Amino acid sequence: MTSHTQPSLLVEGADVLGDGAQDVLVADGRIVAVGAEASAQAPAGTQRLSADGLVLLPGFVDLHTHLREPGREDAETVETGSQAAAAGGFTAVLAMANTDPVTDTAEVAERVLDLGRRAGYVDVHPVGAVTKGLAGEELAELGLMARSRARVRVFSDDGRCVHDARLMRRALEYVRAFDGVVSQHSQDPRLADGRACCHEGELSGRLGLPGWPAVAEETIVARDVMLARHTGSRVHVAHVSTAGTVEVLRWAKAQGIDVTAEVTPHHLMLTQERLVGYDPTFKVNPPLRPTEDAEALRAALADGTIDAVATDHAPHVRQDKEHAFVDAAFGMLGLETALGVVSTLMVQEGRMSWSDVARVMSQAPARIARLTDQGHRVQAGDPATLTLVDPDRVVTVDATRSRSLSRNNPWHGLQLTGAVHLTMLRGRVTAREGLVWGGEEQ
Ligand SMILES: NC(=O)N[C@@H](CC(=O)O)C(=O)O
Ligand SMILES: [Zn+2]
Ligand SMILES: [Zn+2]
Repeated sequence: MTSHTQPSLLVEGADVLGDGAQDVLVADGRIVAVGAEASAQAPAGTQRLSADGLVLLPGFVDLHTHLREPGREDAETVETGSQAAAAGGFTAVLAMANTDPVTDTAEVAERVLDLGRRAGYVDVHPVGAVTKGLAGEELAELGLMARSRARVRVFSDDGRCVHDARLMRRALEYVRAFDGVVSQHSQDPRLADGRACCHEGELSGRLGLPGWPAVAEETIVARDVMLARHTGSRVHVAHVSTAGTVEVLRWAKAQGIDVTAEVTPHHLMLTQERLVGYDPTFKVNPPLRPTEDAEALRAALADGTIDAVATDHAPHVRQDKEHAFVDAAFGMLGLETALGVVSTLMVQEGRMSWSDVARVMSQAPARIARLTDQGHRVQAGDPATLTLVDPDRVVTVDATRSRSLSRNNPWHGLQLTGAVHLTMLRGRVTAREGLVWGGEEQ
């Protein structure tokens, strides 16, 4: 088999990046033409896909996915997580390093890369740990991971904060040599109760649960932007959750500091009131915050202070979630619902356009992770790595139909407007209305 067996495909009348209906011709895994030339250049035998009323975007890139393999294949595997990603319109995911073993060597990084290729639904880019074993004591083999086949550019101890300022400084200095970035789980462990499990405030007092104060996040972000300025390196703030963090980011960006940030769909849409029933499905780190924080996050995403949406898809098996609230595992699913949440909350409500969605779900995360091979513009010459969205389709989320192996889905029963219609990775359809297809490329 050669790679030339794929027939050409003409996507007809899609609203490209929300800028108006165009035809798009795809052949040999690439976009060949966009606009009037597309149908003119279509060879005999070209397949046609009517995309009337659909929006065509560059494939989504998730900067923050937990795939759980190696180590917790009962919660998720690279294959099942990749399927969920493709169904959600993603064509690339950054797989977090808090696996067992931890991705702190070139060998583990290459193993995750290869598992992703074998599954063939999305490009799986391993994130490298900042410190060995996520222990926060000694830097991991950052250079070896960067130079490995996995070409690691994003480093994170996610799940834990690199709280030692000296180590964080060294990590930032180190990754600059290969244009890497440190993605920080910003949370000063010294400013929170060891059993913290929700936002510290009036509600946590009423619920009798130990909480994290917003300032535990904000002081680390403030410190890290100053370290980024000092070292001239790039720092990325994972899952921003407070209005105060937004203020710090706005200031740092105005100073020209090389900082980027992501927000999760759940911190945009859900608030701490969900905890009133003590349902561990809503237990997540960082915690769901008050409404004023969620509103500040929405405004910051719309005005560019926050660069990207990232899911922090964090699957957990039932046995790890079904505990008293304080004992349950942190994290929630997010890959399959991210587009629906962003569409419902940001596009339907007039806060963002579809080209803004392309920016926050594809172009910005690709730039932050230095994934330069995908184009992300929907232009002739780019790889045909694309997502077709039906902006009007109303979906009621059904957790039982997820591709994920886990069921810790906070979106179950929610009605979302806007759904992924089709996902394409280098010309190959990987998902179509809930059905997914993998397969290694030839
Ligand atoms: N988000 C979570 O609540 N949990 C994540 C870790 C993390 O992102 O901090 C996990 O790995 O389960
Ligand atoms: Zn985290
Ligand atoms: Zn995470």
